Amino acid sequence: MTTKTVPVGWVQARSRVYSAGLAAAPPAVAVPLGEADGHTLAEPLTTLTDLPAFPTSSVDGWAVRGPGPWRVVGRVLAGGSPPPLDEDGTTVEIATGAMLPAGVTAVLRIEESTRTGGLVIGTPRAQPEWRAPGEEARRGEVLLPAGAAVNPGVVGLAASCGYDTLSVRRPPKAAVLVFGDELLTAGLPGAGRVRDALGVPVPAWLRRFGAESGPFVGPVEDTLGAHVSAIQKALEKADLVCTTGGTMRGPVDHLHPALEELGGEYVVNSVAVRPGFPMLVATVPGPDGRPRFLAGLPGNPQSAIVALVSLVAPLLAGLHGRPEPALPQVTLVEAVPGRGDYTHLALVRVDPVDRTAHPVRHVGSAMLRGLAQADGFAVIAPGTTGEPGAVVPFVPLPLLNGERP
Ligand SMILES: Nc1nc2c(c(=O)[nH]1)N[C@H]1C(S)=C(S)[C@@H](COP(=O)(O)OP(=O)(O)OC[C@H]3O[C@@H](n4cnc5c(N)ncnc54)[C@H](O)[C@@H]3O)O[C@H]1N2
Ligand code: MOO
Repeated sequence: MTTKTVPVGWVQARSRVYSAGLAAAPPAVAVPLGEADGHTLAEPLTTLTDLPAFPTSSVDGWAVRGPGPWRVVGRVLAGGSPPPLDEDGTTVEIATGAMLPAGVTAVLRIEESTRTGGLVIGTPRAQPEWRAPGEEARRGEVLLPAGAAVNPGVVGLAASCGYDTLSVRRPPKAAVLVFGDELLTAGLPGAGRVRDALGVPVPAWLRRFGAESGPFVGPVEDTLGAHVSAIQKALEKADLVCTTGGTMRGPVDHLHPALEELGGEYVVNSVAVRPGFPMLVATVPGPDGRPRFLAGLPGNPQSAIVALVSLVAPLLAGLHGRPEPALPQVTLVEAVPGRGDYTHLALVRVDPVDRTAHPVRHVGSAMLRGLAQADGFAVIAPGTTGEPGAVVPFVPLPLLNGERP
């Protein structure tokens, strides 16, 4: 494997890892609708029937034929398949969602009708009070493209179209390894030891990006042998192994030598971005020939999260078989410094109404205070400074509405 470490441009690095992920996306499988949430459509979603499949009343009332008054001859409830209404001057009581009998000329709302004995009078509204077959979609119409993420809305649509199973790609499986003998997993930091601030959150962030991830493993002992066997074991079950720390070439930074020993190939080996430039993505051959991925997240905690949003998010989009993530834009309200030839990812809070970006404080690469209060990162392009009023790309943290403190 090459060990050349010329940093790749941030934009180029993202599209390179996305393409590598897409090329290695797992094959399509059919899964029951109840298991499809979080998967990705492997084929376009086309409706298997007209929607609705038959004419349905949109109100509770009277399905009438011809001019009134109408003689009541029956009742149709939702779920039934009614006989035709053959005679003018007749009506059947009808429920919302019930199939309209053939021959019906209007539906009269119950609250706009008067029934006296077996006769109904009233004036139906001018616009039809039923849903025509194919009004929402025609049989065979493409409703969503291949590559669309399956969410609960999509599952509901697929059910209404008549699907029992969907052809999907499963979510990528991820594993997390934490490196660093200096890390404590409980208690107060001190005497040279710091708390591991990545092992718990990184799997949680990965799940936010749609990957399946179990709890982290580690801290893995700072020896080359321990690194190689931990990576090998993690790769047995994962499409992607994220490691934290050891991306540089310090005395106990074993990631690069471990990759070499495992026959890894760099997709990206360091990125021209601050913070987080030693981030990397490599492929490692999998047992079935489909490549597995390793993402090396730098040890500085904020830098690790920058690597997640910069490289792991597009890699996972590729592995899902989804489109390359497009970045929204924000407007800077304050000056944000550039980082020379490097892209600067600057932590900001974003006003949800006017999309203005407000820099937060405590943003050193070893700090998490700023990150915990931010929505994501404003992107300051190489060779530029973020001037107030500038519209720049924004890399969101995968937060749900209302989650930002
Ligand atoms: N000679 C140079 N040294 C460093 C450079 C450089 O250019 N030349 N770059 C610095 C930058 S930038 C980064 S980022 C780090 C990346 O280092 P590693 O990925 O090798 O990470 P470590 O050395 O293992 O740790 C760095 C730092 O982060 C702390 N750490 C590690 N893991 C965790 C964790 N899970 N939770 C909390 N904190 C963690 C670790 O204690 C160190 O303080 O390299 C710089 N050095
Ligand atoms: O680039 Mo390093 O990530 O500043 O800490």
